[in-house]
Amino acid sequence: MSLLDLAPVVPVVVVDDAETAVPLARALVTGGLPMIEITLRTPAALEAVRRVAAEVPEAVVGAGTVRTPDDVEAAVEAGARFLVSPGTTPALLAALLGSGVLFLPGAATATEAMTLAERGIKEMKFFPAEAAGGVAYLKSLGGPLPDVRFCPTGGVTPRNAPSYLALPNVGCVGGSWLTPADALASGDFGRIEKLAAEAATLRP
Ligand SMILES: O=C(O)C(=O)C[C@H](O)[C@H](O)COP(=O)(O)O
Repeated sequence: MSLLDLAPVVPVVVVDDAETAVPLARALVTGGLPMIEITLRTPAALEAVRRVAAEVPEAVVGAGTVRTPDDVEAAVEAGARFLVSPGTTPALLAALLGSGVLFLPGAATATEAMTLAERGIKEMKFFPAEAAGGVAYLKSLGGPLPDVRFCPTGGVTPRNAPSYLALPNVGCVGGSWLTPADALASGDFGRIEKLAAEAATLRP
């Protein structure tokens, strides 16, 4: 299975209250986006992963902001089916390779992408997508590295997502716009479902 081909958009979520995780994941799935990346940025994150893994089998739940081997171990133990990192260190890469689950390691330069490709990894997260150079930059990487595919994340919006998705070296994009903090705080899962439904049609 390729993580890049599961859905056009990977919702990147910051969960402050683990109670919201299950209805949130259901809203995303109902809207048409099966993947959910729960960032390990809050104390509630691992419990959120655990609940979605246990209660929403139709979702493909993963952990984001994975930075250390300890993060890898904790996320897999909680039930994460994939792991996403903002960048890649040798220690983190070793842990990801040993994790037994799918992963998208972060890369932002030709050297970083080539270093991962040397290890047989041809699918990665491009972060921070807009700040690092956006669509033009990724298009340029596609010349010398046509066999490497990316999930650009960071500054991706419904407006610029179609330009990324039109590139041959982009499989999907990631973004936090599907789960606005105020919608989560107020329990407005209908709004999240609608945002997911709009995003699900983004692939040209
Ligand atoms: O948490 C991580 O692992 C990251 O690498 C950062 C996230 O991918 C971005 O924060 C999402 O970017 P926005 O859609 O611009 O909010």
